[in-house]
Amino acid sequence: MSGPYTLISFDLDGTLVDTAGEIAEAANRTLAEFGVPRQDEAFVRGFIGAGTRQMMLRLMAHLLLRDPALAGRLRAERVLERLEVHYGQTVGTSARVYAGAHEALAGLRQAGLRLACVTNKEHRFALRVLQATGLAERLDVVIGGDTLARHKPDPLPLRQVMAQFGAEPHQTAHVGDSSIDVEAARAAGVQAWAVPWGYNAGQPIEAAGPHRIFHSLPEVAAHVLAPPRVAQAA
Ligand SMILES: O=C(O)COP(=O)(O)O
Ligand SMILES: [Mg+2]
Repeated sequence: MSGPYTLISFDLDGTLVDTAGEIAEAANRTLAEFGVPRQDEAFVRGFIGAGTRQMMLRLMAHLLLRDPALAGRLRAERVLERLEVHYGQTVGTSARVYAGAHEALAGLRQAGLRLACVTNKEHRFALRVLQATGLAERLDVVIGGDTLARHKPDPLPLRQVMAQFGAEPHQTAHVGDSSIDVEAARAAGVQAWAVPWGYNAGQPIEAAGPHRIFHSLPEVAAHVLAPPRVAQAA
């Protein structure tokens, strides 16, 4: 049985904050320097999930498949260097907090729960998004994709946060938008909760097999804070 919960971990991109616009903008400013035309945000969005560098490498791989002639221009190392510069300029500038995120986190914190952000975004960029949106102060810890030796879907980041706050797996849930989150949560033995409004490489999140799907973040808080149901005597 799971609960009562003491620790809730949240994914960042596609779960707490819509960051696809500013990630796509950084990718497009980078591509422009290499003479590659702008790509739609919806196309770039499908590559978000394993960190910003991975997003760019996956995007490049698709562009090269489409047009192998680009191989002479798109050198991975140089592209990633330029992405670092451009994302440094766009990160946190147009990120939008999903409806109800502030209220949900505030309610959970007020009830005494520990709150973590476990993201695959590089730590320095994750902090910029969280600070720009005012979410940083609502969280007890932020683990980025480059904070530890391994990142989601490996269970290490979730295990690290659980150890930090003395939470057992049955007292912990991780809320995310992608199969990477579901896999990490299941590998850590915690509740794998999902939201359907994120990225997940364009696939419906149901297919990832989460324990539960929530249709708003306040719904997550309400579920966590609901009084335990007393079993009816027969
Ligand atoms: O930045 C990414 O690619 C993924 O970040 P997330 O783990 O917060 O979804
Ligand atoms: Mg995500």
